[in-house]
Amino acid sequence: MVTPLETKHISKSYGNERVLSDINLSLNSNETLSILGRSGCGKTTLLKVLGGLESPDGGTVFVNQTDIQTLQPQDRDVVYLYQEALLFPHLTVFENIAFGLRLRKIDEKKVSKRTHTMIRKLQLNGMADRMPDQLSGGQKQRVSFGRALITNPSVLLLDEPFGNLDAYTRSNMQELFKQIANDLTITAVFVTHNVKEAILMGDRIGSISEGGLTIYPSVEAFVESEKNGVQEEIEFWQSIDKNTN
Ligand SMILES: Nc1ncnc2c1ncn2[C@@H]1O[C@H](COP(=O)(O)OP(=O)(O)OP(=O)(O)O)[C@@H](O)[C@H]1O
Repeated sequence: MVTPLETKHISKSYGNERVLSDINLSLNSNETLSILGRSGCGKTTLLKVLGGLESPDGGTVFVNQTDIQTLQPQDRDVVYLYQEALLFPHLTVFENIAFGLRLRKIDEKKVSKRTHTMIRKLQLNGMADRMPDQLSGGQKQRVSFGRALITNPSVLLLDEPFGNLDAYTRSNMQELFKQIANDLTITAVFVTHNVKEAILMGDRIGSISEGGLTIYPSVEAFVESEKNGVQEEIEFWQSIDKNTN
C-alpha cells in the first residue's frame, strides 16, 4: 500500500535558530495526526515543509512515496488550509469551491455535479450564489474546506483551522471535518493549540518541543504521558484558553 505522507530526517533553521531537527513521520491512508506544541515551537514551519511551501535544509518529504521537491506545485496532491478562510471575494460560493476543478479544465457537467455534491456535504445548501461577504465565519471556513477538498487531495494540512470560530461552530466543524475526511479517505496533519481538539481530531498525537517531534503511539499514551513537558504544555494552553474564551 502507498504511504500518503512520510518524512525522513527533516531539519530546518532560520538564521541561527534551529526550528526543526530530524523529524520523521509516516501517516497511513485516512489517518489524522494532531500536532501540539508551544507558540513558536515550529508547528507552522513543519506544515509548510510538508506542503512544499518551505524547503527543508536537510531531509525529504514524500507524498505518495514521491519526493515533494521533485513535483510541480499543482502535482503535489497536498492542500494547506489556513486559520483564515482564504476565499476569492469576487467569486460566489459555487465558483470558490469549483475553482480547483476549473483550473484542471474539468467539463462543465462534472464541475456542476461535484460542486453541488460538496455544497450539500458541507451543509451549505441554498448558498451557492452568495458572495463571501454574505457569509458567517463558520460558513466561510466551510467554503474554504470545499475548495481544499474538491480536487480530492491525498493529504490535507490544517493550521489551526477552527481557531477563529466560537465554541459551538468549532464543535460542528470538528464533526463535519471528521465525517468528510472519512468519506474522502483524507490523510491529515492537524495543528492546534487546543488539547481537547487534538484528542478529538487525531488518530495519533504528536508534540513538538526543542525542534523534535514526539509521536505518541496512541491517544491514551499521550493523555497518560507526563514526559517531555506534555502536562506543562496542557496547563499552558489551558490557561490561555481560559483567558481568551
Ligand atoms: N520566515 C521566517 N524567518 C525567520 N524566522 C521564522 C520564519 N518563520 C518562522 N520563524 C521562526 O521560527 C520559529 C517557529 O515558528 P512557527 O511559526 O513554525 O511556530 P508555531 O509553533 O507555528 O507558533 P504559533 O503556535 O505561535 O503559531 C519561531 O521562532 C519563528 O519566529
